[in-house]
Order: sequence, then structure tokens, then C-alpha cells
Amino acid sequence: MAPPLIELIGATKRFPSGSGAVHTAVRDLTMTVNPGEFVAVVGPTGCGKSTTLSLVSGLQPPSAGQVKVNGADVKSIPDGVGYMFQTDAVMPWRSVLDNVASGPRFRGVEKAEARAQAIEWIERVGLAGFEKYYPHQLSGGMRKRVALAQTLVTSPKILLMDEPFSALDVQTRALMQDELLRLWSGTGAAVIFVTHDLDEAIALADKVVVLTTSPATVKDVFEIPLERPRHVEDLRLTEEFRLIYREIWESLRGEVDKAREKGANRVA
Ligand SMILES: Nc1ncnc2c1ncn2[C@@H]1O[C@H](COP(=O)(O)OP(=O)(O)OP(=O)(O)O)[C@@H](O)[C@H]1O
Repeated sequence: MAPPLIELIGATKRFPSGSGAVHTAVRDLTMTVNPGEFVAVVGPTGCGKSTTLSLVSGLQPPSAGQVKVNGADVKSIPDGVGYMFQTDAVMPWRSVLDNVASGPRFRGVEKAEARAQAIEWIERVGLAGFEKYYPHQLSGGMRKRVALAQTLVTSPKILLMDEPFSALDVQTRALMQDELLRLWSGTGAAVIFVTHDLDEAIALADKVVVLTTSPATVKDVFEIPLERPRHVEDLRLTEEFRLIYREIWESLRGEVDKAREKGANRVA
């Protein structure tokens, strides 16, 4: 079996939190992601999900433990990583075409070739005909499609996604989840997808990692035995899906309750 593409081994991240105190956001976290694997990470609000992603992306160094991509310690942003966040990185002053072409251009691809790659991806995400539009002329779902094209046009081997669809309405969200699965299949990219939404995690992933309440560490890992291709809205109605949901929720619920108690104590 191929070695893991991404490995966190006892990774810990501490931040200074004012008046000399230290806040531990991630503690002794161990998880692996294999090439081509879609891993969803769920956990209570504020537990350290985004911090975990920032360790993999090289944006934050671990305070202790190891973070490896392709067997090498992550010291800066690794090659072949694409990101997608809740607030999209679409540039409002650039057309759809220029937004999508900007990634390849930044990586030194010649202008005509970058535009050709952008046009291909704009078509794949279903936005053919909108190349000259500006982001403010598009709906939220269309802007997400631009962001997806922007991310995928550089053929990332690793996709880091931090609640990319959480600002969308329920229907658009389901549509974008299907789109993501369609566009991801065949790319061979490994995905780490952070979400609050257990439904979303199960519908998309091969493996769901449940994190504890803060500081985040791995509580449980669940393999998702659902066949692909998947159609998320149909899938959610199946008995198999509900059974998986119940099993993982049993694990997650305890952490969500603890996080709520902590929050209530802080407010009290
Ligand atoms: N750069 C930083 N400096 C100081 N503290 C930070 C920094 N980044 C994150 N933290 C703290 O680490 C903890 C975990 O934050 P993080 O954003 O990783 O959680 P999360 O699970 O992604 O949150 P949410 O569920 O709200 O998206 C929080 O208490 C946060 O304030």
C-alpha cells in the first residue's frame, strides 16, 4: 500500500493568548490521509479544525509533533496544494476568466495557455458564457463555482477545504456538494474537508475524523462505506446513510455537549 500523502503525528499547536498565557488549540493529533482519499473533519465549534488545516498547509508550524506531506516535514506551503475557504478568494475587480486564469499565471504559465486552461475549467464548472462577468454580477452559488474552478485549474494533488459551502442556502449547498464530487472524481486529489455539518461530511467523504472539543485531538475515525458516484440528496434519504449518521453522531454528540457546557460556563 502507498505511504500516506499527509501525516500528522502527535501534532500540537499552542498560541499565545494574552497576558503571557498559552492556549492549546490542537493537542497530540494523529491522522493520515492517503493519495486520492476524501477525508472530512468534524468537531464542535472552535475546537481547532481550521488550525489543523493550517498545520497541513504550512501556514502555521506545529509547536510539537510532526506534520508531513509526501514523507517530508512541512516547512512552508507544500507544492500542489489548493485551498477553498468559507469566504471565497474571488477577486472582485477581475472578470471570471481573469480570476480563474490568475492561478496558472501566478505559477508562470504563459498568458494564452493560462486563459485556455481557465476557459476549460469555467466550462467544467458550468459557467460557460459567463467568462466576462464580474463577481458582483453572479449569485453566491456561481461565485462558488468560480472559486472551485480557480482551485482546480492548478491540478492540486491536495485540496484543503474549510467550510467552503457553509454560507450557501441549503439547495445551492447540495448542488455544490454534487458538483464538488463530480469535479473531484478522476482528479486523484486528496481532500481534507472541514465542516460543522455531519450530513455533509458523510455525503462527501471516504473517512470522517471526529475531533474532540478544544484542544482538538482525534476522538474517532469512521470509514464511510457508501458507493460512488454519489448523489447527495438521494443518499441522505437512504437507511444506510441514517445508520452511519447515528453511529458517528453518538461519537460527536458528547463533544458538542462538552463544548456547549464550556460555552455556558464562560457566559455565566
Ligand atoms: N492565530 C491564532 N492566534 C491565537 N489563537 C488562535 C489563532 N488561530 C486560532 N486560535 C484559537 O484556537 C482555537 C481553535 O480555533 P480554530 O479556528 O482552529 O477552530 P475551529 O474548530 O476551526 O472553529 P470554528 O468551528 O468556529 O470554525 C480558538 O480558540 C481560536 O481562538
